[in-house]
Amino acid sequence: MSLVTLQLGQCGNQIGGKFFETLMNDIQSPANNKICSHQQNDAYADCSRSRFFSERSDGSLEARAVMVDMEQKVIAQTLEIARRSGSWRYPAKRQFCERRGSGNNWAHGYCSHGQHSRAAILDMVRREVERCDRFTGFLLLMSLAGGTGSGVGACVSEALREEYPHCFMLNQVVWPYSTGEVIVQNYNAVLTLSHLYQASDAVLSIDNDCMHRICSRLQGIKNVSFSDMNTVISHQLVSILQPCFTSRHDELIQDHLGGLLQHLVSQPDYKLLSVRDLPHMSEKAKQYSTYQWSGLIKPLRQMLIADSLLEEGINWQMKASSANLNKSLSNLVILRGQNLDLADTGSFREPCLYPSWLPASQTFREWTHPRCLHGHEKYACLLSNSQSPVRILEPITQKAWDMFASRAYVHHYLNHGLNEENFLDSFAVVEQVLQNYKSL
Ligand SMILES: Nc1nc2c(ncn2[C@@H]2O[C@H](COP(=O)(O)OP(=O)(O)OP(=O)(O)O)[C@@H](O)[C@H]2O)c(=O)[nH]1
Repeated sequence: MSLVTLQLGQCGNQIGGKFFETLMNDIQSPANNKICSHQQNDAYADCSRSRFFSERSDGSLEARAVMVDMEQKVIAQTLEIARRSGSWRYPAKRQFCERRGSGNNWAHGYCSHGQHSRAAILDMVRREVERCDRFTGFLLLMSLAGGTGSGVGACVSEALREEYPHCFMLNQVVWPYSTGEVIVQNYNAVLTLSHLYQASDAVLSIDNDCMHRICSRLQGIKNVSFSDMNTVISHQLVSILQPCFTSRHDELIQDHLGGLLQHLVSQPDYKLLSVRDLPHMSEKAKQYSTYQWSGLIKPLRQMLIADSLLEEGINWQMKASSANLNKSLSNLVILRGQNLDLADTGSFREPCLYPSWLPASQTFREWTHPRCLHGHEKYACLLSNSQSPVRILEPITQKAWDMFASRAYVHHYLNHGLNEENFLDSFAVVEQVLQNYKSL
């Protein structure tokens, strides 16, 4: 079953380019261990190819993607990087550009650019959907802080929900640095999230601060660039979305996105997902490293309960019985690599990790594949619907309220057609989300 990806704004396009490059590298890499049979390997590659790429009559592969930005530069660069790879490219006529960006103004993106460009973008999406034999849903990549990814992204998400009411929709959003690059980033984040919460099935949050720390501290990169961070983000996305089995020797899950969302978002009031993965290390260190599954699963669980997105500096004192643990609604562990029979994920099933009102059968799933990923002999990824995003969302909402109380920069938004009522509605939605998660 196929997914159509929408790359929105600078961040969405840059992450999208890296995501498809990582997918293609994975598809083309050899199975790399004796446990994954030729048959399993071929089935994996075929499934991934048809999920993310369409094959042209000359055998070349095109990403099932629509690219949207209000400036041409980043789209042109992303197209060129793909073309130079020689192994895949973006389809022609699936690029929507204007002449001016949204100036980090959500209202400019949502009310002006979004409304003007909506029909043309939907038309490109429809053409891409029609090329899928079995279409299952959308993956949208965007940041929360700018004006295009966030504003146009929110508008397009709503339009997609209207046009495709029954398809699955996952929005991957990038939180801005907490130090703040964009003065109005907190407004933009609150406005976007409130809209996505109604349109999307789930919002997968990626924290730029955390990505930066993974690159600098765990991978030893000195001057961390967006490209380095996007490599980490695409590794996570690929590990979440590449084919796997529900149990160790089953058939590949066909409706992967549907299965993932149905498990993780069983309660419509709780849609915020976060991801943790292990191991992280420099390319050089990979070849000298070997792991036991317990050496990945134990820290991953501790990262979950102690609410850390990094292995470094985890609070090992936090117990599952602690009152202030990071509560989950649901968790999905995806294990990739050899000796899966030795992997024991039972500790994720402990009832105290979840609210007592939730049936135990809804809380935890394990998916696996014996194929190595990203050059690791064993690799574990945890996708959670937990209280984790509250840690980022709460201060952002507070800062946005403080600015709104003095009406700082609000006129920039009103000039593009937003009104104060719209702000208040968004605050109300986000406050409710925070309240729901905090009371788990
Ligand atoms: N991880 C990551 N973050 C990025 C990247 N590019 C921009 N960002 C973040 O995205 C936010 C800014 O959003 P952009 O995507 O650049 O803006 P835009 O959506 O194109 O909107 P306008 O510039 O207003 O047209 C900031 O928080 C940046 O830190 C990227 O390639 N990777």
